[in-house]
Amino acid sequence: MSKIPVTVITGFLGAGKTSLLNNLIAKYSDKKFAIIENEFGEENIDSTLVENIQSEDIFELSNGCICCNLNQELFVVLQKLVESKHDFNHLLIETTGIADPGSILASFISDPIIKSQFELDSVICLVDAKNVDSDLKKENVLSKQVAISDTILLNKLDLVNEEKIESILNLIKKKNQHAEIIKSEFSKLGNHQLLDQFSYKPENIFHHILGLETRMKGNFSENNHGIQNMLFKCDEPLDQMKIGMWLDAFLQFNQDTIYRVKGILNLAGVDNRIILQSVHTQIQATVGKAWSGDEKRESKIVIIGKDLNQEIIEKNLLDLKA
Ligand SMILES: Nc1nc2c(ncn2[C@@H]2O[C@H](COP(=O)(O)OP(=O)(O)OP(=O)(O)O)[C@@H](O)[C@H]2O)c(=O)[nH]1
Repeated sequence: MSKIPVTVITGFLGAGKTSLLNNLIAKYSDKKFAIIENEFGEENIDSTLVENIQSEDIFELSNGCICCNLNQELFVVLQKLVESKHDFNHLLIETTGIADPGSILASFISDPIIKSQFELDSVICLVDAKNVDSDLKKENVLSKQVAISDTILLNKLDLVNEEKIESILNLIKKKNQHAEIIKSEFSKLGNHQLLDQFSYKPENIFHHILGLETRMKGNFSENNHGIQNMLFKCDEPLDQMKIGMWLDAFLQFNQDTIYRVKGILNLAGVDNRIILQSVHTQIQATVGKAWSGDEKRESKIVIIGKDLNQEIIEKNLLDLKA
């Protein structure tokens, strides 16, 4: 039996991983994908944002970071995929934005059972051109994501000028001389082929994985990289104007500590879900699926960052009711 190719998608919070996942599904429409989504937070919002694929082909690993405490769960999902004879011919894994992909790759390289069924195709790292320089200063894990990948998508080029692109390219090359760098907007691939290239070269990351194993013997698994997440749920409609004004001010005042906001909103007087996303201070709201008649209309907002004062944030969010 031929092995199933595996593409691992990494990159810091909000860099464009789910957007790439959607673009890959659309571009390679003849493939049968299985998808493993690992989201940081108890509520998996990303799986709602993946389009054009049956929900039974998406496997969620929630409430933890795949590189810290979910490796066992990853193993169980991989076994389930094989034993249930799930109909797929390519596996896509989207890691959390704070995951060090090293330990995931280590499973594919060193575990004899996984190795006999799956073959690493490539490790793709999304880089957010707008925020990468400041994120790199704060988060070591971003350096590791860049260093370990064989393909780097330098994304969000619509938000930066040529000069900044050049300086980021130099920054990336200092961290990884081997990777192919592809420039993109909204994680679009153009004519680039990203699947079945088998561009992943274990020798380039061997050194890195050894370092990671040493660290994992400490309490690496307990700290989620110092980044916290909180979930807010509300079954009363929220007010569009209030939420817009609050979010703007909240992100401006906390731009160094709030990395990511994702939400599915039930707004007063609106028949569709509103998908809310922010990466640092950039906010995007799009219209999602309509709420059906008998469905519980519930807003869910996930906030990811450092030093979250959950009590105060929760209180502020409750004030946004219509
Ligand atoms: N302006 C701009 N926005 C982008 C681009 N790519 C993605 N986005 C937006 O950035 C936000 C985050 O994109 P995602 O694809 O969800 O990023 P992600 O890496 O999956 O995020 P996490 O799973 O939270 O780590 C969304 O609002 C996207 O629409 C881009 O090239 N330009």
